[in-house]
Amino acid sequence: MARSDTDIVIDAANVTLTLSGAAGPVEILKGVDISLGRGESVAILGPSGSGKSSLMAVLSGLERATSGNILIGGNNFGTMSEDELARARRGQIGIVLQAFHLLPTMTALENVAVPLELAGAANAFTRAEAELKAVGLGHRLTHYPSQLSGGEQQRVAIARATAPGPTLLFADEPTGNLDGSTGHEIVDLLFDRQAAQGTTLLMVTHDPEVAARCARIVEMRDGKIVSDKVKAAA
Ligand SMILES: Nc1ncnc2c1ncn2[C@@H]1O[C@H](COP(=O)(O)OP(=O)(O)OP(=O)(O)O)[C@@H](O)[C@H]1O
Repeated sequence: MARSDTDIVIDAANVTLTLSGAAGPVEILKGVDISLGRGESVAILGPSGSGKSSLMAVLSGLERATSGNILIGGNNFGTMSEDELARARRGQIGIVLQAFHLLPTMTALENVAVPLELAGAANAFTRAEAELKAVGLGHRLTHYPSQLSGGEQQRVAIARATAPGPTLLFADEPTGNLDGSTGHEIVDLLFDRQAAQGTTLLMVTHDPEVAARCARIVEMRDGKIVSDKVKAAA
């Protein structure tokens, strides 16, 4: 079935990223085109240094693209200033990274609730508590990050990312700092939250088994997409 425009949540065209390195400018993304549909799960695979994290950073608005268009919910992330990007990201985009990036002086509950409150959400603490329960941490609300295991910290990071009900959930090597079985639980949880919220999930991974659980696999090499395959329905 053809996808209608309203089913597309991110449409990126001819995206480039050039950063200045010690020996001059380094072309990191060399004209990437990608569009993602509502509710899709997409894995990005590729060798180290191929530009996977950089692509995720520009698509999620963490980094400004050097050129190109990135259309998300009526905004062009490709042409916005850093401040505009930060505002546009809020509520619309959830990001989970390899390092959990929790604030050490805040409890699990505060780590989830405070960003919601800053974004102007009503009932931030009630919503944060519900989201922490949904990731299996209802019994750890008042623990600080240093009192939580790595897997528990990543669960808090997932709750923080999903609490605003984002359209897009980005995960960059979300299991990179975890042991095998904890990593599996975290991947299960990402798919669980994606299904519960109808979110589009874009995940960078080195793990072919994790990638195989996504409905679509995108492969990068040397700053470009070299393969983009949707799995046949089972
Ligand atoms: N701030 C920067 N300045 C210059 N070069 C950079 C910068 N950040 C990344 N790069 C380079 O851009 C290229 C792509 O990096 P990126 O982290 O996106 O790759 P990756 O595919 O995610 O790699 P990995 O799997 O190792 O995480 C690499 O060659 C990297 O050295």
